[in-house]
Amino acid sequence: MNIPLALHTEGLTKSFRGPRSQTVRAVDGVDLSIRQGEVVAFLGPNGAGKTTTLDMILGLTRPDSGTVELFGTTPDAATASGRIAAVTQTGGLLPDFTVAETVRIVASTFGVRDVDDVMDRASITDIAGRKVSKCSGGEQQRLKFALALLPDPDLIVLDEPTAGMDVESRRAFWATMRADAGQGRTVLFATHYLEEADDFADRIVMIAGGRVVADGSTAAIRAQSSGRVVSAVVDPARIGWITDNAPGVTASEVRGGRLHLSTSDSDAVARFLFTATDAHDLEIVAHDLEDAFVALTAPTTQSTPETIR
Ligand SMILES: Nc1ncnc2c1ncn2[C@@H]1O[C@H](COP(=O)(O)OP(=O)(O)OP(=O)(O)O)[C@@H](O)[C@H]1O
Repeated sequence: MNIPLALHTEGLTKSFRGPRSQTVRAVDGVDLSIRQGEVVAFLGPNGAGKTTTLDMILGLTRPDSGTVELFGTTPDAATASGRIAAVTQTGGLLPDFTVAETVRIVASTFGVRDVDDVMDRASITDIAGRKVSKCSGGEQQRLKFALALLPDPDLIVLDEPTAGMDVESRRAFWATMRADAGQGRTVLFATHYLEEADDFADRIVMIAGGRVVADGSTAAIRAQSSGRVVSAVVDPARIGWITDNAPGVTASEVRGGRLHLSTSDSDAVARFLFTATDAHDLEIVAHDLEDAFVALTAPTTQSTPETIR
């Protein structure tokens, strides 16, 4: 694949001093490469290290070790040239300005004159005259999103962009993002909502305990992490023989008149059922993403990430 990289990190590491003076390793050797045009969800539970990683990518925090390259340059240079913009979790808005004033002020620093389109795309036209201090958390997130769109960045980084939004706003937000990403913008967003990652991203990078624990398409992660279940209608008298002889079966169950076989190699099990038995009405299903998320982000001694392609 010859699409150039938007982002490349190597060995990113960052520790903090915890409340009892202990060292908290927030990010522990994160390697990440994102190609231009990819929409990537950075998914992990609370405290996984998402914000700390994104802050280093944006140049807001310096790593203890490791490197960040954005479009072949440094985070500071990429930000200064407007190639990267972000919606972060905290700070950045002045409470006494209105929404429209805020957009205009920031627009002027980028030499942008027409702010109506951006305000429309971020769905803040209706609240243009409202003071920032009177905006809800979700409205402030939409305003930050508008500000991030102003430089027309090649990469947009969103740290839990829909935090504080109601369902309707959340839907509107992702509709806007989808439209934008469809025009070739690279998007990296942090979330702990599985549905957001599943619905919106091309690729999911799962992080837990400061490490990347899985990296691949949503479907691949679902399949790889928790295997698949092959089920079929079989001769009841042959169930014992089938479960003993089917290759790579980790669990079996008879339910609803069907034999269900859990396996990490569903092709081999399906082949066996069709060639060595009289099984029919065969179905293969992946465990759902929730299972994968729990399995992959549970505390573990695993030291290398699952690379899933
Ligand atoms: N400034 C800091 N000082 C001390 N510890 C910190 C600091 N920032 C982050 N941490 C710790 O580093 C770890 C990772 O935090 P981080 O905010 O990166 O996680 P996160 O995945 O973004 O979590 P959330 O989903 O809750 O926002 C946590 O244990 C957190 O308490």
